[in-house]
Amino acid sequence: MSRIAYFGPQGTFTEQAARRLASGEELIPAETIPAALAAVRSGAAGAACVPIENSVEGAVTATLDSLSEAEPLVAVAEVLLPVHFSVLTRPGTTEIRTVASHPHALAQVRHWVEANLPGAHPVATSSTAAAAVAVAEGEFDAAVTAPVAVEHYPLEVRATEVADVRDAKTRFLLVRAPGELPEPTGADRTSIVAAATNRTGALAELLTELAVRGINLTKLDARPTRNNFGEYRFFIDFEGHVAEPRIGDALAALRRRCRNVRFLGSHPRADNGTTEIEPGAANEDFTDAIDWVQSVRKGAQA
Ligand SMILES: O=C(O)C(=O)C[C@]1(C(=O)O)C=C[C@@H](O)C=C1
Repeated sequence: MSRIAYFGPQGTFTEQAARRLASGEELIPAETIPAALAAVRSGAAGAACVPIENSVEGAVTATLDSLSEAEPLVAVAEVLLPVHFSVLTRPGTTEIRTVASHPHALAQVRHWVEANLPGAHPVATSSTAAAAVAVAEGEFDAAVTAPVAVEHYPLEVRATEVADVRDAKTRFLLVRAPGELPEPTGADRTSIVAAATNRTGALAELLTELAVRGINLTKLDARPTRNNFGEYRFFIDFEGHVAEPRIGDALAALRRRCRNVRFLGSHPRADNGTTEIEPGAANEDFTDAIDWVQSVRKGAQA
């Protein structure tokens, strides 16, 4: 049986996402996002489940950085989970001086903590469940966790449904080594990362290749390359699947403009988004145009 490594330990939001994405595979926790992805690169796991973006805090930068380094991996599926938190303490705790959690979680409950635990000091841990472990071991007083965490650790619930922003969501990816791609569904997302050179208009040129083909962006993030100050990698998500002629045409153009482009996957979207195609940008328009050029070359028509 194949295994899915997930950003753990047990009781993280990512474990819940991995359960949704698994179909009978064994789930194995990894302590960090790079470790979950390394398990796929080394063959210790067939896939990894990692968070990629949160509707309040934005990109999960550890995932972006790990996907752009080392051996290429591709996303084959995604899931969107609603995010609200529970606050857990050791039974009998009377005074809360420290509140621990993943930085993304702390950022999503900042106002709640200020209003309900005045004076409590926020402390970052590697994940929400790692905060629960640390509280159980007496290191901190309270943990901000996924609701399921209380089932795994000897803690008691002090508050539920905690969130500064209602209806917050996090998107998670299931990532594998490059291989067979999921079939296109008509509502897909394609992701790439490109290290554009540091010159006028380089990013604009990449984005223009998508815009002129009527391809809608769903996300754009920049991360430093870490080599030279001021040099960035651009993570670009857009609607469509690499199997579609219009997306293939756009990817070929991106590759022409930028040798340093990495394909990060094409897979069905979890947000039920429909893809609006502008006139002249449908797949048939692309195949029809190629057929026309072929026939012009053969002298069949002008
Ligand atoms: O720590 C966890 O439970 C995670 O799965 C990570 C993570 C994140 O990276 O944003 C996932 C969802 C929440 O937004 C808070 C933390």
